[in-house]
Amino acid sequence: MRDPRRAGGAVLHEPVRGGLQPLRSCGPGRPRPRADPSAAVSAVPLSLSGVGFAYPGREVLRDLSFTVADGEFVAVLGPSGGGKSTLLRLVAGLLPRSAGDILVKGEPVRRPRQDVGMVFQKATLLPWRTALDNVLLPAGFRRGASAAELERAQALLKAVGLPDAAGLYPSQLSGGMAQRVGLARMLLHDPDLLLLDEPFAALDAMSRERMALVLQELWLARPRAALFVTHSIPEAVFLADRILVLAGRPARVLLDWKVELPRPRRPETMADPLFNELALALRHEFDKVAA
Ligand SMILES: Nc1ncnc2c1ncn2[C@@H]1O[C@H](COP(=O)(O)OP(=O)(O)OP(=O)(O)O)[C@@H](O)[C@H]1O
Repeated sequence: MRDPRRAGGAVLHEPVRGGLQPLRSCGPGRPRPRADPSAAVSAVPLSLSGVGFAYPGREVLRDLSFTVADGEFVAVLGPSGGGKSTLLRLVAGLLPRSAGDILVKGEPVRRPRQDVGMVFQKATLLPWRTALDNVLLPAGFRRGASAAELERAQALLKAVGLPDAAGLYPSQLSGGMAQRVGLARMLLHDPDLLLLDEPFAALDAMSRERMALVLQELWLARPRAALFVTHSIPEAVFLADRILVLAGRPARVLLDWKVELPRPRRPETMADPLFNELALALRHEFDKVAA
């Protein structure tokens, strides 16, 4: 076996082990040296420093420190029950952290914010509301929405490939269609940080691949910071600029890898030897640290 750090020629960068993972080297939105350090902090969409969390009687996360730069798509892999959803809920302001600091654009996270969009494993659509109204939920449905929000919701339904679904109810949508509505809703207020918690986990393999392409297209239309939880190594490699592996009990960031496959990534990318070599190398490293 070749050195996994060399997988894909220059594609894969050195894995980093053992906890704190400062953001390093390249990527579309990596932090650049700035004269004013406080300006640098406030410009970073997401920054975690020494973050820990415990449910009553169970420490789940310890000492997580990493940043996500503007325009950087970061996937989070980890064993089941390892704390990935907990991490996203902390960043979303849905849970209070037990230790450390979480800053979104330089501000401590205390509650959910309009400039942070989130999508969950289940689409969490309101069954008695139409697809359009579900997209408009953050605006108070159609009644509360401004003309601009209504127009944006309709444009987003088109963008996710549902131009004719505005009047359909969730019971009339397939799982993939429901997740598309969830993505549209996440983008309603054009958030600067996306939090995606296994959004395609409940879909069949083909729908999952299609959704990865839809998500990439939406993200490429305006690259922004994203934290994407998945159990799928190929999905992580396909979508991400960078992959964090969260493992251990309590969980820490044990690997921090960069993926520099060119974009846009296409279905053929998955047949590319570089893609496969990268996924395989990550699998080997994952099995070592997450055993
Ligand atoms: N509300 C809760 N109260 C107590 N323990 C919880 C609660 N929610 C989650 N846990 C526990 O915390 C740990 C981490 O859960 P979490 O859902 O964050 O993991 P995960 O990595 O997202 O798992 P999966 O990949 O299976 O979705 C698990 O052991 C889980 O049982």
